Amino acid sequence: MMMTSILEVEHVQKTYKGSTLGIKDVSFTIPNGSIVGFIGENGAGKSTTMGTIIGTLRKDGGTIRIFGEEMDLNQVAFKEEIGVVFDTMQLPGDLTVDKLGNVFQQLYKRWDQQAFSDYIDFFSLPQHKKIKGFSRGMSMKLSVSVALSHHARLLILDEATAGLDPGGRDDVLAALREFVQDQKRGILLSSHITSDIEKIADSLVFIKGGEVLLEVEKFALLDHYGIVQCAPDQYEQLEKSIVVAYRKTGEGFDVLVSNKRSIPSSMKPKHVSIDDITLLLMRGEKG
Ligand SMILES: Nc1ncnc2c1ncn2[C@@H]1O[C@H](COP(=O)(O)OP(=O)(O)OP(=O)(O)O)[C@@H](O)[C@H]1O
Repeated sequence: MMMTSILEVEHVQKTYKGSTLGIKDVSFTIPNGSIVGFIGENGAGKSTTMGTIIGTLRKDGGTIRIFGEEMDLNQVAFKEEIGVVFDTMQLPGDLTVDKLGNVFQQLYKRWDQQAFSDYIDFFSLPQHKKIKGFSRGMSMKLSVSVALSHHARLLILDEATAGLDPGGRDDVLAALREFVQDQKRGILLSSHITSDIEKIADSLVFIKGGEVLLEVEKFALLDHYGIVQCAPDQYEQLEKSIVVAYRKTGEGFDVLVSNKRSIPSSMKPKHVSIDDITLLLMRGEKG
């Protein structure tokens, strides 16, 4: 059977002990060879979702299929095939990069020392400096190098470009793009830097209050979606099936529509960026 998805998340829920929060209903897919941008405000549920995928958190409900199979955390093979970068990642501080390779060689059956050395060169990281002396951006690049060097098929990156300078962000994005080139791998990337997501993602998943609001291919979002500013009577003329979200303004409504070509000609859609859409989805009401 031809496998078309690297990851399928279906109706996943997680409640933290003693709290009603966490995630309520999260579903989305990472198709082969694609990068999915995960967008949501602080506390929306991105890290919780990622924790249930990599198995650091136990989900309370729903299904997660990785490479077509239901995830079984007891299978070490799954762990080998998932590369992870979290912004609070701890690497052994007393080691230098050249020693770190030996450690990961023991940890990962498919550790690729050559690939790791190439990434260290590519990111211009020092070989002989103790890791605890690395800046935040350098540590991030090192974590990305590790995640890319054990032949994982799925990468989970939580804020992996945070703290990097623009050149460093571009280098990380280039390395990620190359990683999915063979169409057999996939990446889930959360970031508050929407310009990074706009540059690199093939599709986007928007999450708010622990629920997925919208899962959409980037080209469709930029080509077909639009934001229209309309007076209350114009709002009534809109076909409700294309209203994704709306927000009341002083004079009427800002409305995110899924097909800007099917709005009445008296209304002109604004040219939209992912930032505009994110703001309307996060701060507005669901259509
Ligand atoms: N360890 C925890 N115990 C209790 N509640 C938690 C815990 N971790 C997260 N939460 C709650 O779960 C919800 C989702 O949080 P999560 O960390 O997944 O959000 P996020 O989208 O990753 O946010 P950010 O952008 O700030 O990283 C929030 O309401 C948060 O308060």
